[in-house]
Amino acid sequence: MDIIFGRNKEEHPEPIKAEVQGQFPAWLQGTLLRNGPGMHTIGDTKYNHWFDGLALLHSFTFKNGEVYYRSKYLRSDTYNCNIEANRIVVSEFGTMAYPDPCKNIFAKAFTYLSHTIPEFTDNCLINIMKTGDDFYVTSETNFIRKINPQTLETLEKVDYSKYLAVNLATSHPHYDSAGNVLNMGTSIVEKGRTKYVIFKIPPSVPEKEKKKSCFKHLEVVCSIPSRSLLHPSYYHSFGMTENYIVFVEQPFKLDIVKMATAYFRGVNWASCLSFHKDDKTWFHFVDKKTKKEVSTKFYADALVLFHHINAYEEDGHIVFDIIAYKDNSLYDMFYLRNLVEDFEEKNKLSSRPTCKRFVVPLQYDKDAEVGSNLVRLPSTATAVKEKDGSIYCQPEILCEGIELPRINYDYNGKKYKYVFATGVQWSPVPTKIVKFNTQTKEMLHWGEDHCWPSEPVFVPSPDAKEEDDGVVLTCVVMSDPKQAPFLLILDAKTFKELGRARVDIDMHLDLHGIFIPEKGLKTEME
Ligand SMILES: CC1=C(/C=C/C(C)=C/C=C/C(C)=C/C=O)C(C)(C)CCC1
Ligand SMILES: [Fe+2]
Repeated sequence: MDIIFGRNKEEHPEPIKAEVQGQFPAWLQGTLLRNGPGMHTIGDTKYNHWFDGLALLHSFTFKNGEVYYRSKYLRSDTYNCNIEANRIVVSEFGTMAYPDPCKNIFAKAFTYLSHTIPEFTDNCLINIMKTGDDFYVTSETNFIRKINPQTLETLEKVDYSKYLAVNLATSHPHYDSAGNVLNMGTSIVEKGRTKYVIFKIPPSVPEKEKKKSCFKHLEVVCSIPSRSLLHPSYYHSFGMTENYIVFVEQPFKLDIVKMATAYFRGVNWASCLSFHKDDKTWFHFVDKKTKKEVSTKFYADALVLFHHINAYEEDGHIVFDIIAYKDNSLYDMFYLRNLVEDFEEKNKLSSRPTCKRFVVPLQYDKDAEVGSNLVRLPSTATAVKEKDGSIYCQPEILCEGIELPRINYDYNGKKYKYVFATGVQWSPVPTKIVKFNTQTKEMLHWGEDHCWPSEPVFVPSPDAKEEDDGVVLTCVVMSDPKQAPFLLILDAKTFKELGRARVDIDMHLDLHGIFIPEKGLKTEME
């Protein structure tokens, strides 16, 4: 298994023509850009966790039925410092490192409770974000890096904390119909003021200010104080309906005192996260127009969530779908020591990913009796009025065993049917990709022996009328090293294979990606 998880991958910065089998639709012109960890050993040092690996970007470019592949390591400051020192000198999620004393750009970044937290990493290995015509790679710290989506070269480093009070920001932003980016971050640095900040980045800057960065025009939509000043919630994504931001304050929390002392104690950031199983999960809904939070207190039982799927409004309710767990065992499974031979047998999740639908009544009869269910939609989800006026929500279970969910993003914030996701059972590694109909609960699968597919990306066809008119792209790495990895294209309606493009290289397993239609790519001349 070391082959897939732990072994360093080579970069292939020059385009490699893939061997195409089957038919790629003529309208599919553009680039699938993906991100994930590719290097876990530097000199004699090795990262502990799969999420620590140095970011390796890769892309598949579709042009007139042909497919070209390339890959390149992100030249982050983290990458450069590590490579120069020939050892790990910058801390990541699961590995605390001690910097090179002579050359240290990762010296202390901020102090809290009179202790020091070293500057966070800019190894942005999780996702890709679009602002206007520009593309950035993202992680969960205050840094993002601009990249050239064609050559995969690394460009400027952006520090969110220069523009707003956040030390962490999600790697899963949303986009509204005007092209604004909406994202959330946490401010842990101001003593006594731990808060979550929702912010908006415009796609372009006013004409007279050309060349100035869109980050200078960033706007705070709303700040939500953390329920606990020393234990803000950890979150990997959030939801967005037409009018509201949906934020789940889960009892999987960061411990700020532990973070402030981690460096001296020689422990990693991951050990500063803990699941408080007896706490509640609080829901927050922020009206994007008024920038105010809905004042009713909505809560649910303790859960752990990484990915929101979609959220929408219906008849005075907010409906939102997430993939939830009963505990935080998922992050523990990705320690490289657990991803060894036979890990599928030995390293089982103690809680299966469950697709849950919460239905939250925003408008309800204020005179309703205590104990009554306020949900007026046909769903088994409930929202029960409590004595103190708060509302206790229990979900409808839509299905089990799916992760890395994607939708047709034209339906984000709207009532929708389809989730495209990877199929996972008790192991963290996907063996299938699935199409799930949230209304009929039907599920279609694609899977083959030795195949480990990645997060499926839906691309709508140019004349799409229905939600699933288009294709699904996924990158398949092989657990059998004798077989070459490939890009798979499925008809999104039938889930039947249209074709595959094989690239005979050692490809890395990745995390997330986006499809950039050809018209969205600036030409080299611009
Ligand atoms: C470096 C760093 C962090 C990194 C978190 C990462 C890298 C999370 C990756 C999550 C993924 C890949 C989830 C997939 O579902 C924290 C804990 C935010 C806090 C402090 C510094
Ligand atoms: Fe994610």
